[in-house]
Amino acid sequence: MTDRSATFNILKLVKIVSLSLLFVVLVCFVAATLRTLTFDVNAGLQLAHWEKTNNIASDINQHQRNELLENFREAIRIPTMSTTKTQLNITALGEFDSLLRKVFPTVFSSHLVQHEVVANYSHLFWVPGSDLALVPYMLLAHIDVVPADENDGWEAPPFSAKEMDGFIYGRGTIDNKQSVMGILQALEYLLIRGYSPQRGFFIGLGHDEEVSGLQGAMNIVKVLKKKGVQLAFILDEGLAVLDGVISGLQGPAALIGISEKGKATVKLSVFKAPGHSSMPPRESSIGILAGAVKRLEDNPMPILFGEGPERRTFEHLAHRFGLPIKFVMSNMWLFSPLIGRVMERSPDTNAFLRTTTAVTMFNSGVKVNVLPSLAEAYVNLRIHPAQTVQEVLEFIQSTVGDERVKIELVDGFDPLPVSSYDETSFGFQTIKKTLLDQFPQVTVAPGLCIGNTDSRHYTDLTKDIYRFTPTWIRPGDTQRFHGINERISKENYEELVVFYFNLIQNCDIKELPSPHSAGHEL
Ligand SMILES: CCCCCCCC/C=C\CCCCCCCC(=O)N[C@@H](CC(N)=O)C(=O)O
Ligand SMILES: [Zn+2]
Ligand SMILES: [Zn+2]
Repeated sequence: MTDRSATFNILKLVKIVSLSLLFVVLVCFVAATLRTLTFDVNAGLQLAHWEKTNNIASDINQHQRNELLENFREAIRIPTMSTTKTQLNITALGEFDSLLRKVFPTVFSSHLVQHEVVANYSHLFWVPGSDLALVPYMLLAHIDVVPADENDGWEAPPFSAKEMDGFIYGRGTIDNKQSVMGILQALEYLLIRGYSPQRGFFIGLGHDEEVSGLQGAMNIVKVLKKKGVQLAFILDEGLAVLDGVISGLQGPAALIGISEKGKATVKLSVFKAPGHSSMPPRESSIGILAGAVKRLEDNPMPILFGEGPERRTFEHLAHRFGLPIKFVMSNMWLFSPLIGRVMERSPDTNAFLRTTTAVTMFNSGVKVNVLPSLAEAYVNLRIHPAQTVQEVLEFIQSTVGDERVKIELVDGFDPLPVSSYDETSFGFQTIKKTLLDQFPQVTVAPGLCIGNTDSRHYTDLTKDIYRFTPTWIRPGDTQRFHGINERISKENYEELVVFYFNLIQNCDIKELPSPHSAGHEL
């Protein structure tokens, strides 16, 4: 995928809009009799004066700047790779535990913080608040990373944390050690500066998120459930600040994930009697399976753009586009099929439109002169919020359309519920306020998280789960997630520390200001 394909190609959209003009004008006349067309669907969500909560300033001196960066680089150098559910680098996980205790001595010794190791390598912190009437919240991040091979084309070894041109390179720099270290570094500085929270909060650091969080996140949830904990909201990894990624948009957009896609892993298999390769049948098990896989790739799942939370993203961003895009985005009920056609052309925007189908494993054969008995393929599908695992399975069944191909669901779950994001949503608005104080140039919008996170295990503890880190993603950066040359700028890592430092303090507010009183825009 090129930088160019990673951007939402606005020129193509303009071209299509022009070509469709006659059609659109006609449709508009008819439709306007039934629905209202608008020029600016979401020109301003206003909230009133925010009670002052940031009593401790987030200034960082040169010594701290060096210190926080060195702590982060040490974290990147530890290869905490998860390869499969049973292949974790437990030596590295042990080292990571020691690192946390070494670089965050105040967090581990403060009488304000309770700490517990869960499932050997995950961490749960509890910082009780002074006001017991305030419902606690929780910050999540994960310690493990996906594997990385230097020979894939890394410009710096993936566990070197090498600094180049103001960036730290390494596996985990944006997924997700920036949050692990950023959250604890912020807490360390808050405690050193005498902070004690009014609203209690938990911090959960999973050690096996990249292989589904069955040990870490699931056991942390068990511990919390035993204690009868309910949470005001959760903030986990997920979406980011997109700068220049959505072309045509004026300024950067911070997308806060209010839901995440579901997942299904489906195994396709074909069995045929083995035999001598000198007398092959007309169709082999491999050939039959390859045909099935090809049909799946040739027939993607339907475009569902506009039927899930991604619709809200564009409605929130509409006022930051120029005409005619602003008009198109403000009237999604009319234009979503058109936008969908444009967005499906690039893999990263396609992911927001539909259930995606990825063939990730294909195995068969043991010897060149033996007809293989078994051919197997694994298909990994990420389910759009308007579909279910069951519907996806039925679609696969009918697309494959060959009874010789056995179709089995290996594992799967439906898309996650949509969290609140209106003017009364405590979690969403507090995250938004913290972001806008720090990055006033950013437009904040709800979004759909296209990958899965540990937070999906926490749905019994809260109805409001947000997936976001203030990591700046610029054109070309989306491929760095699980790819080569994963990196973060030194400045951005420092911004993350400041963000969590301020967020924790902002959460001390008892309740949101009334949305109807005048003043400060959120
Ligand atoms: C409006 C469209 C613009 C397109 C821009 C794309 C923005 C991409 C920004 C962030 C990338 C998303 C990364 C999400 C976190 C994924 C976490 C993850 O890797 N999870 C694994 C493991 C698991 N828990 O299942 C996964 O396989 O999903
Ligand atoms: Zn992650
Ligand atoms: Zn990941």
